[in-house]
Amino acid sequence: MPMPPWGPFLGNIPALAALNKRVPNDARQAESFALLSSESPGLESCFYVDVWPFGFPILVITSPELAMQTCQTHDLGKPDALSPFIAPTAGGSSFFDSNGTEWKRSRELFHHAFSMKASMEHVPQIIEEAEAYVDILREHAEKQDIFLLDQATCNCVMDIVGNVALHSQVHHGSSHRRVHEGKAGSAIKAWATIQIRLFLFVGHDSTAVTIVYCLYLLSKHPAILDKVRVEHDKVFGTDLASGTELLKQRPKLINRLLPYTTAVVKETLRLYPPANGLRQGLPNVSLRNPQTGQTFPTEGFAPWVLHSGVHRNAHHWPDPHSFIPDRWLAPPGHPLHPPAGGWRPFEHGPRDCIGQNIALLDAKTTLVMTVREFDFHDQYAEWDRLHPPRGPNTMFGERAYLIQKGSGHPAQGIPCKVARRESVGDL
Ligand code: HEM
Repeated sequence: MPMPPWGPFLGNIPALAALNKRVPNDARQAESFALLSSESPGLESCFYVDVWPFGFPILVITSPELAMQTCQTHDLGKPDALSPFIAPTAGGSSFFDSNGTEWKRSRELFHHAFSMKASMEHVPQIIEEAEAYVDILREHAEKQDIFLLDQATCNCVMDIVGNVALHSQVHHGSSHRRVHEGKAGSAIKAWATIQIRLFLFVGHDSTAVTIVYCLYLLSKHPAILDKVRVEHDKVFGTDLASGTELLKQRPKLINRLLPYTTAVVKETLRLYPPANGLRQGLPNVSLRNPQTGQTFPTEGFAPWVLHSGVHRNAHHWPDPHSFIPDRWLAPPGHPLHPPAGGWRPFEHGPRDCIGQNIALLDAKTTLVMTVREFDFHDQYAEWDRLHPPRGPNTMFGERAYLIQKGSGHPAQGIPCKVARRESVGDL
């Protein structure tokens, strides 16, 4: 069984405690497991973790093949251990943590509200909210102050995802008007409220964090930023105000004509995936490494598909820690072409993310409306001068490593300054 060093009394606890000393003390557990997998021969595809009594036994998965088997080949549900994390915020059992017919019924009910066609209807709303975000950035540019990019972005995306959630409730409500009356009606309302809270809980953070990391990574890679700006100028013209009008009139441009921007968002989600995939193992289900033929029983373990681990696996991705959007434009057969099943920020299979269309539309629209007007400059150096670190403060060589706060968030929220570009003029 592949696992970190193990002892009969404390299981893997001492080995993991030693690992945690080598990473920032607030780093997300998923990131330290991804690091462990990347530097430990024998643990590069998967490994078992036993931290009883502090947690349930897990099978950590870091290879595309085993991830595909876990979420796409086998019919594994969500583990009971998930509920205590989700239910208190959602206000009860939601379709994120339920299984069987209860989950299936909910998924079918919301399916249409999150289709690409329905998601496109939200673009005017997304543009409106992005305009409010731009106003906030302009105020910071005016004041030249240091602010937390994560917090500023999360506040705006809360509105967008909140509106999407309410809209999906309207769809649901109108097709079930009759059952909304009487006792059954109030039960349905209570159920719908839980699902809406769930959308807000799982949707708004991860979408905001994706936008934040896109802006951050672009600020660190000026040549890539230039290419994004050129693409936006080509599609929307160089006048920002009329570009926004064009976007309002032809929202489909977001999906049709921005291949490089799409590549940037995908590459950002590869390096900084805000979520992971968690399943419950079953007695008759084992995973199999296709290269070695070795099998891994899942009974008694929760298979945890570690997105950072799969996305940064050097056996499948060339130069895995570098930001290279061009991977997403490389044709099959090219060394940079992404490996099958290697990119899974939204997971795949029946339990994949129902909100992924909205999330991608939101991220791309926000980039179109911000990257040509603003230059972002992170202020980590100043932050570290004021708060000298007591231990390691980078992961994979990166200061804005992921910490756990609901979904993954950037360390210290990315202290940042923003400036309006001189070429933009007064808008
Ligand atoms: C960049 C943004 C997002 C990321 C990275 C993300 C990621 C994920 C992942 C990885 C899962 C599967 C979890 C698992 O397999 O255990 C998931 C499920 C889910 N997501 Fe998202 N998500 C995002 C945005 C959203 C949005 C905007 C919404 C709703 C408005 C949403 C609603 C959901 C729901 C309801 C599920 C459960 C689906 C089911 O079990 O059938 N997500 N998400």
